[in-house]
Amino acid sequence: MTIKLGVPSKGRLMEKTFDWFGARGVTLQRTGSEREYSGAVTGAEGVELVLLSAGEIPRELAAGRIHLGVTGTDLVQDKLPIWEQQVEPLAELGFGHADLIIAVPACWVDVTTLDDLDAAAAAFRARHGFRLRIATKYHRLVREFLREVGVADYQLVDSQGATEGTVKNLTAEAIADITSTGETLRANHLKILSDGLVLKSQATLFRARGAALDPGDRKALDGLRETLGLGG
Ligand SMILES: Nc1ncnc2c1ncn2[C@@H]1O[C@H](COP(=O)(O)OP(=O)(O)OP(=O)(O)O)[C@@H](O)[C@H]1O
Ligand SMILES: O=P(O)(O)OC[C@H]1O[C@H](OP(=O)(O)OP(=O)(O)O)[C@H](O)[C@@H]1O
Repeated sequence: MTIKLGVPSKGRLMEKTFDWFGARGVTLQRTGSEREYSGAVTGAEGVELVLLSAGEIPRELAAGRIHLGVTGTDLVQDKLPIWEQQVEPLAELGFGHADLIIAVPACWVDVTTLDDLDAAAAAFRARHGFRLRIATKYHRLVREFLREVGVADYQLVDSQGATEGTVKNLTAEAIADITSTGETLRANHLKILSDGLVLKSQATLFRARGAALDPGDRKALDGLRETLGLGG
C-alpha cells in the first residue's frame, strides 16, 4: 500500500514545498498537462503525492484521507476544532510566514488598540443600530481571540479573498486577515491594532493522527521520515 502526502496544488506554497522536499532528497513533481492535478514522488518508497487546495488539507488530514499534509498552521488551527488531537506537527518548513492580524481603517485615529476597538464597536452599534462588521475567513480563530480579549460588540462577515477590499466596498468596518509584507494593508489604507496579532503562522508538515496504517504503510511512513531527517 502507499501513504498519501497532501501538498498545496498551486502558488508559492506548492513551489516552496517541492523545494523543501527536494533539498532532502525527495523529489515531488507535477505530472501530466499544466492543468492536471496529478503528481509523482521519487526518492521515497510507497509515497503518493496528492495535490490539494491548501485550505482543504486540514480537513483531509482530520478525516485520515491523507497521512501527511503540508499547509499553514493558521488553516489547521482555524479549521480543526481540536487540532492537537487530530494532527501532529512534524516539521516547521521555514516559509509561508504570515501573521493573522486585526486591522481597522488608518483614518480611525482614536483606535489603535483592542480596547479602543471595543469602545468604537459599542459607539458604532449605538449610532448605526447594527454591530461593527469584521471581515475574515478565519472565523474560529478570530472569535476565540476576541472573546479572550473581551471584545464583544461585533459581527463577523465572511470573506474568502480580497478581504482588505471589504472596508472600501463598505461591506465591513474592520478586517482580520493574513499579512506578510504589509503591502496589501497599506494599499487599502488599513492599520494593524498594536495588540491585534491573533496568530503567527508558517507552512508546516503535519501527520494525521487518525489515518489507518497497515504494516506496509507504516514502513513507508517511517522510511520517509528517516529520509527527511524527522525521526520516527
Ligand atoms: N502573503 C502571504 N505570504 C505568506 N504566506 C501567505 C500569504 N498569504 C497567505 N499565506 C499562507 O499561505 C497559506 C495558504 O493561503 P490561502 O488560504 O490564501 O490559500 P490559497 O493560495 O488561496 O489556496 P486555496 O484557495 O487553494 O486554499 C496559508 O497558510 C496562509 O497563511
Ligand atoms: O502582507 P502582504 O504581503 O501584502 O500579503 C497579504 C495578502 O496575501 C494574501 O492574499 P492572497 O495573495 O493569497 O490573495 P487572497 O486575497 O485571494 O487570499 C492575504 O490574504 C493578504 O491579502
